[in-house]
Amino acid sequence: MFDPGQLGRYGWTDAVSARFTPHLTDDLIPARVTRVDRGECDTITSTGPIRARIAEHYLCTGDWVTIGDRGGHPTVVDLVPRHGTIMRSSASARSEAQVLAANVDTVLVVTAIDGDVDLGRIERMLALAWESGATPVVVLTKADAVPDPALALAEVGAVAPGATVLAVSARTAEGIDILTAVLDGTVALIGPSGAGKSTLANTLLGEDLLATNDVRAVDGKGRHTTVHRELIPLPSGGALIDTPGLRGIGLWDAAEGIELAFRDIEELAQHCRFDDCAHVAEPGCAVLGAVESGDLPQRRLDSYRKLTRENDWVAARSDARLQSERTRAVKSQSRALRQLYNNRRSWQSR
Ligand SMILES: Nc1nc2c(ncn2[C@@H]2O[C@H](COP(=O)(O)OP(=O)(O)OP(=O)(O)O)[C@@H](O)[C@H]2O)c(=O)[nH]1
Ligand SMILES: [Zn+2]
Repeated sequence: MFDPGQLGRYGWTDAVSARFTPHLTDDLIPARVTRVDRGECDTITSTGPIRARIAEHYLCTGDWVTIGDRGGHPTVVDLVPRHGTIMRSSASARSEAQVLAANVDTVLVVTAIDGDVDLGRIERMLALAWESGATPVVVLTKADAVPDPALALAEVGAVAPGATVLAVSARTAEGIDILTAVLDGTVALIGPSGAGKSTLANTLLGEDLLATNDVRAVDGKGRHTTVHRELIPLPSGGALIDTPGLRGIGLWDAAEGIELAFRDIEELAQHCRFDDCAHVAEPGCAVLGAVESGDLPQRRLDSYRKLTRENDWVAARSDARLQSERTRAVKSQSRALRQLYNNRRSWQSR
């Protein structure tokens, strides 16, 4: 039996162990990438950190890899297939370099509760989060700054079907225990500037680690160098990923993420008279019917259309390689959702 040792604090689970099995031989050790530089990466192994050469893979923080001795140098040998990948939107850049974080289990969609809560932005971030294959949790921060968070919680809950929505305060610690309880595995935060992401991360980490997210390490020449860590253990278990560019990501090809984020509209669409209904002016359109009856806010339909249009534009320009990076997890989630609709449809037509 492999003893995960220090890896236990960096997201090692039975499921990860199972994914490693086909890649492990006696001369290879399992590791998790904590930071990638050109040609080399920092990893954590069961016995501690190892700096390894990257021979042929395009790696990112969060990747699970095996390391072997190649010509006297620790070298990444295998990349374990990813689950939960957050990617950068870009039409033209090399797609291999677009994965921002790998093997993410929970995406915290962070928004400040004081001031205007931008529902459209939350919907967009939720589509991205669902697309990653991870489980989104919407976190409304600065709960101490409003008299009653219940109103905003209800409003945001209505645009986040299938996701947990919580109000928290880093200042009073309100809601932090509940958030900690729902966190699972490897956690990433996304949200606009000023939303309170760093403050929340430090609260979850239990110390001001992010501001001083640098550790002293001895390099090969015996000198101390500063290492910026991007994967940090959480005291409650699991680990936090904080890589550059992750926090303010834009929309990439997220067709399935949009489906999951707008499952209420997708479900209504099952009842449209025409299978290819565009929900614009078609007779018997259940989506427009729901807007008319007040069940579906016009704003949400507009937001859905806008994201779908934008996504079609991005998708048309992203290449096949990026498509293949899209995780199986999200595909099976949206397949399950479609299956559910189909079942309902057949029950209803009975
Ligand atoms: N009242 C209150 N203020 C908070 C809370 N959390 C964060 N803030 C304040 O909100 C501001 C922004 O917080 P940050 O944590 O820096 O926000 P961020 O999302 O990391 O911002 P960027 O680094 O620009 O992406 C700071 O002035 C914090 O002090 C909270 O729970 N209550
Ligand atoms: Zn329709």
